[in-house]
Parts: sequence; C-alpha cells; structure tokens
Amino acid sequence: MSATSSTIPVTVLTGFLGSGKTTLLNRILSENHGKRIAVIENEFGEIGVDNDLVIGAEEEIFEMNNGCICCTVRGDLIRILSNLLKRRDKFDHIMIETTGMADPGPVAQTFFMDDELREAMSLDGVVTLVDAKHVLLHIDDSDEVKEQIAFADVILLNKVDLVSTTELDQLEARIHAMNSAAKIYRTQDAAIDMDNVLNLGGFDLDRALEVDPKFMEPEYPFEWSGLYALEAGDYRFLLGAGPDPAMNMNFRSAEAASETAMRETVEKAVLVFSDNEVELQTGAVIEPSEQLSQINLEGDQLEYILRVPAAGAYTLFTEHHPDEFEAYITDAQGNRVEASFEREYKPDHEHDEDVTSVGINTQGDLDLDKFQEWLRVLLAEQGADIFRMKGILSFSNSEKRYVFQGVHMLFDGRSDRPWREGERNNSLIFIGRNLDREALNAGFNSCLT
Ligand SMILES: Nc1nc2c(ncn2[C@@H]2O[C@H](COP(=O)(O)OP(=O)(O)OP(=O)(O)O)[C@@H](O)[C@H]2O)c(=O)[nH]1
Repeated sequence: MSATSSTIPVTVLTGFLGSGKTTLLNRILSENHGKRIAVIENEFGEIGVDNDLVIGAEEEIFEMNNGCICCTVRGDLIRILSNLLKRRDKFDHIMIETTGMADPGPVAQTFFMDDELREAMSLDGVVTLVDAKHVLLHIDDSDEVKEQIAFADVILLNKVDLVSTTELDQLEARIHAMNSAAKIYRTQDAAIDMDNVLNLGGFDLDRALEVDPKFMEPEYPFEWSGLYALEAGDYRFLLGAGPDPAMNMNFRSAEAASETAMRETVEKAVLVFSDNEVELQTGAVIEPSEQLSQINLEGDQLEYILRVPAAGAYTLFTEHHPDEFEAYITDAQGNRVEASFEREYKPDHEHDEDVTSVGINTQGDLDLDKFQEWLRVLLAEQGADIFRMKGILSFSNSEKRYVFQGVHMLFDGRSDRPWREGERNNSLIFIGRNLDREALNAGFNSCLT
C-alpha cells in the first residue's frame, strides 16, 4: 500500500554501452519540461567520465563509484536516495542511469525493498535504450541486453539513422516477442517527447493493450485468416518460395461474409489445427472442410486449387502469413481475389528467445489467500527468472481494482479505484526467462473462487 500520489517518481534508465543513455539524459536535463530532476549515475570504474558529459543545469548529479554489480550498488543507492530524501523539496523526479553492463533488476528492486524508500518513492518506469545498429551483436550472448529489454516499460530503439526500415521491423518484432508489454519508440539521437519517458505512472494496462491488442490473446496455431466471398467454381491458390518447406492450412465455409462470422470460425479452426494433417502436393484440390491440409511448398511456383461448391463466404486459415510466401488467390480468369476481411494472430512458435512474456487475461474473482500462496511459491521457485510482473487483479473480497507490479521476488500492490460496471477482470503479465505459459495459466486459474 505504499504508492500514493505524493511519492516521488523514479525512472531507471538502462541500455547497453553506447546505446544513447547520456544523449537521452542530456535531453531530459536541457529540455524545458518544468520538472526538477535529480540524476543518479551508476558508473563503472574510478572516475565517472559521464559526469562531464551531462549538461547539468540546476539538476543535481549524484554518483555511485563502486562498480556495478548487485548488492553493493543497492546499499550505495539506498544511502544516496536516503540523503536525497532530506532535500525532497528540491526536486520532483529522480532519474537513475545504470551502467551499460548492469542488470537493472537490483536497482529497480530497491524501490520494493527498503521501507523508508517504499514510503517515499515509487518506480515510475524502466526506460531502456537499444542501439538499433549494434544490439544484434550482443543480444544472443548477453544476458544483460536481454534483461534490459525484459525489464523495460519503455524501449527506445535508438540510432534509427544507421539501419534500414526492414532491419528495424525485424528487430522490433524480436524485441516485442521478448517483452510484449513495453512501448517501443524509434528514435534518432534519443529524440523523444518527455511525456513518453517520464511520469509513466507505473503500469498502465490500457497503454499496454494499446501497444499490442494481441498481447493478452492466447497463441494460435495459425498466423493469418482471410474471409472471401466466392462464387461456385475453382480458384487458384498461388504461392512462391517462402521460409518453410510446408505449411498447414484449413479452408472452410463461414456463416456470412462478415468479420463476426470469421471470428466465429476461429475456435473451430484451432481444433482442426490440432488434428492430423493430410499432406498435399502442388496441384492438389482442396475443398472446404474440417480437414487440416499440409501443403508442400518446395519450389518457386506452387499452386493449389480451392474448389468452391456453392457461392458463399469462405475462410482460409494459414499457419504463416501469406506475405511470407507471396501467396494469393485468383479466379478462373486469373483475376486476383482479395479477402473481404483479414486477421493476424499471435503465433505460438515465434519465440526463439528464452526471454518472453506471458499474458493472462481471465474473468472471475481471485481468492486472496490462494493467490498469495500461489505467488509466494511461484516467486520462491522462479523469482530469479521472473524479471517483471505487472497486473490489475479482481479479488473477491474487494470492490476495488488491485494494481500491482514486481521485480523478481519483490512486489508491491495497492487498491485503486472501484471497478466500473461490467469491468471486473484479471489481467497480468509476466516477463522473464523460461516461463511456462501453461503452468502459469493453470496456477493462476486455480486461485479463482
Ligand atoms: N548515429 C547516431 N549516433 C547516436 C545516436 N544516439 C547517440 N549517438 C551517438 O552514440 C554515442 C554513444 O551515445 P551515449 O549517449 O554516450 O551512449 P551511452 O549509452 O551513454 O554510452 P555509455 O555511457 O558508454 O554506456 C555518442 O557518440 C552519441 O553521439 C543516434 O540516434 N544515431
């Protein structure tokens, strides 16, 4: 129950060496946003060179010089923050820059640990700078880079001038697969509206959903569906070479040519995709059915026949996005037929990362005791791997929303406003390493009354 509106917001700034942290800090300190910011630098080595690079105006800069790892830093940080508190009338916001090599966890944890600090300060957000040009050199073998991404509430994909849009798209997709709750901005010289990095107000579920309406969705065995209004007759489904030698698909009839009708077929298609597939070679005829077809995609120009028995609405579900294979449909005259509605789904096989996020979105009320016990055991066993968790919960004994966030084993929550009519719901997200989606869902569900 510590976070109140009178607490001082603290932003933790992370990012690998050279990613642009100092550049961002300089902006924050020189821009006229009306906030007085105290900056704490957590520097490597004996002399904090960055101190000279930061354009300090009225802001005070404190420096921690004792290296970067874990507990020593935390002790030092608590001491500095406690000193700052004695002068709390002098500033409105605290910014902590961590070293490029550090896991931001211990720094973020500080605000959940020390009683005095919990009363006075609240973690407003973790902002992570990512060097769009160089991050790929480190992302595979640096735990720090993964942790910095996983901890972030906001990610600045910086140095966009040094890479192509395609590279940026790929990088953003990869980062997003690791931390689906973070808001990602593309920046050059860390140019960003201050409102996007300061005063994030902890975790805002609406914002997370706005970032990715799919992040709370279950994963699907297909990536795409399209609804077509077709006449009776044969259509050609044409595909070029893609990244995979074969792909599962299901062609089925729909109730009507509407988006709702397409949505209604989704659960049925999920069942079909869990069935055994029938392997088909190029030229094969596919009729609308409950059959899962595995179409062979070896070759540059492939074609399957979609045989439509009667005029009506039909849905095509494909394991991969048609764009990956430059796939499209033509009628008998060779005219391209476009889908009336399309939808993309979050795939369940995209995560090549050991760091991922698991979102849970469930109706129903939680039993407080059961939930506390579940969380206690979960964090005792896997706290080291759970970097962040955030959520809004509905407890059976309360009329108010319960908002919480945590870092590793430590977490902090509070009741906020009353639930509105029809709004009660539980939504939370875990971001971490080796997360077991099914076990988390099952464990959470077992706490419902
Ligand atoms: N091309 C390009 N260079 C940038 C951009 N942003 C920052 N830089 C440059 O990258 C270098 C590193 O930026 P810093 O802001 O010092 O990075 P840092 O994260 O503070 O670095 P460390 O303190 O070493 O961890 C500087 O020379 C910046 O001028 C950008 O968007 N594009």
